[in-house]
Amino acid sequence: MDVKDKNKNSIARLLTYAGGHKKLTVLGCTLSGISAVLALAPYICIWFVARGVFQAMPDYAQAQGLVRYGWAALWFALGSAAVYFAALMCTHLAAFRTAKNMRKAAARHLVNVPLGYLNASQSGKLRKQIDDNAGMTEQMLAHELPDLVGAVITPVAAVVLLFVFDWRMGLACLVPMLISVYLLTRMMGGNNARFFSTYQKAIEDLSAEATEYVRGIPVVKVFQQTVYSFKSFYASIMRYSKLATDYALSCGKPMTGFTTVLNGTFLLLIPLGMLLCSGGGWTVLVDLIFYILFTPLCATMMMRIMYAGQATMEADEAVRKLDEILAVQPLPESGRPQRARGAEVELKNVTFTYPQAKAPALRQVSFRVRAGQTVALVGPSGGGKTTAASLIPRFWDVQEGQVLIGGADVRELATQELMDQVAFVFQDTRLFKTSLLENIRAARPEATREQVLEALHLAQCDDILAKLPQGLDTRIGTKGVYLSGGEQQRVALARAILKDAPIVVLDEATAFADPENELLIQRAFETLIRGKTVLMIAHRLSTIQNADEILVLKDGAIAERGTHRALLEAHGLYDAMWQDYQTSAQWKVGKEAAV
Ligand SMILES: Nc1ncnc2c1ncn2[C@@H]1O[C@H](COP(=O)(O)OP(=O)(O)OP(=O)(O)O)[C@@H](O)[C@H]1O
Repeated sequence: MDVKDKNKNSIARLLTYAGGHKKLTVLGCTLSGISAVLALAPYICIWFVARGVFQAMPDYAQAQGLVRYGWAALWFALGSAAVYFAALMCTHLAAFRTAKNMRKAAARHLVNVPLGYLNASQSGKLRKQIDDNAGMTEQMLAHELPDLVGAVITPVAAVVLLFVFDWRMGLACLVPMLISVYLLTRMMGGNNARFFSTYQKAIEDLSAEATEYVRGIPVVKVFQQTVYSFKSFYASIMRYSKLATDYALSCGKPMTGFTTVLNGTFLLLIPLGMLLCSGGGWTVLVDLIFYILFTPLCATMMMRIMYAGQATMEADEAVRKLDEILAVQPLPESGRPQRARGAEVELKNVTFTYPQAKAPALRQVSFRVRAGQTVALVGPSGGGKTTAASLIPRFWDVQEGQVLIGGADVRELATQELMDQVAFVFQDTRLFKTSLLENIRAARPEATREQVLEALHLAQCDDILAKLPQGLDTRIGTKGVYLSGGEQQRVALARAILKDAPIVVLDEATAFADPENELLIQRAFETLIRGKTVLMIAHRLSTIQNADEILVLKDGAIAERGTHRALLEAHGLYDAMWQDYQTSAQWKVGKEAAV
């Protein structure tokens, strides 16, 4: 669905996701309306019974058609229940399909949004946004919407019956209903209409803070910072609590009025009935019996309208959340895609600012990695290394300048072509909860088992394979099968080796690795980059001494560039980093020797 449909109300927007099942929803609502009308019939039958009894009074045996009306009341009640059941069947079927379509629309859209967006948004938040909201609409379409139709029919019928029986008593029923509608709009309108979105946001914050708190417990314990870490979690609990209390208080008076007025109809009806009976005889009494029976039904229907109103607010919020995802612009695809001629990578006068960031992360950056060469990116944290590397597989599009692969702008390459050209290995390796085989095959689905085994071997993963109970077919991440950070890195390298793309972009991170793993990862790196065009983010300067060029990125710009030797001779930033690195390496060796 298009975001341009935004102005439609939430139910109409939801129904655009229903596709062919929209008719089923309409049918369900119509049946629910019919069921509401049928549900009124037994009351009319009872009125006929009462009239028959009073007419025959005192010789009740003479009463006409009592049994017939009794049966008719029963059949109408059963018919109403059966039609309502059919209505719910229709709306449930349509609701499940609609929720499925909403999830599909979001998932389909996410495939086309910039990869950087997926990286930046927490996957948990996105899942909640898609899944919970689709679930919320299920309840709305399956139950509340058909009930709403039924609930609206009843007051309309009440207005009709007002004229059919006794208009004075009808009015006594109708006035409380009108007052309750007024109180309902007060509860659901104004600030309270905005409450739901604020309330949802407060719940999301609370859940994010709780997760953050639980995740931080080990660090907190080590540094004895319990009070500080609890502070922001506590603040979010208090925010939520204040919001919920304010809402409850603001609804207090109208809600009390709503319930009192609805249940207090008898206060009007019975004295009025008595008054009218004294002058009108038994026919007025029959009408009074009808209205006494009919009044609780009106109250139930008004309550249903209230719940449906609440569900509509939820549906509004669900549609708004989905819109947020659909509003993320997909990366434009070129209508006439070009092909990369060769494996050279070039950044030409690139300036890039992250969405919503104030300052650019890269400013006028230019460099070239010739086919088969290795270029290393080094520099202080926040200098722009990851940003520069992520522009090559088009995680984001640049605002100024160009990123070229084999002479073609990455924006002009078909996505498939770009993905075939580049393999990237970043620090936060993601392994799926599936077999090791499928995890590696994600890089090349048509690869044979032998090719996967070969890639694992080249990525120094033989020891990992040996310890897994079902070898290649072992599911990762379940039933105690967990891989350490260093092991996960090697599996990610096996993936990249299997992909065998001519360009490799990698973040040489060994942060998770113990010395043994570090050595294995280093060997796997060497296999991966042999004969490839490589852009490498280097954290340990020892690994890049032989790079064809080293770029020192600082504050989003290239501060220095050259070979290892030339940069040392220049005695600049790189030289200082190298001296620091040497000192820390010696300190580490010294410490190890002392143990
Ligand atoms: N998703 C993002 N949204 C907004 N700003 C970002 C995003 N990612 C990075 N930045 C900012 O862009 C700048 C460059 O960050 P980048 O991660 O590229 O640096 P880096 O040199 O790779 O750092 P490190 O060595 O710590 O990984 C930093 O100021 C950072 O705060």
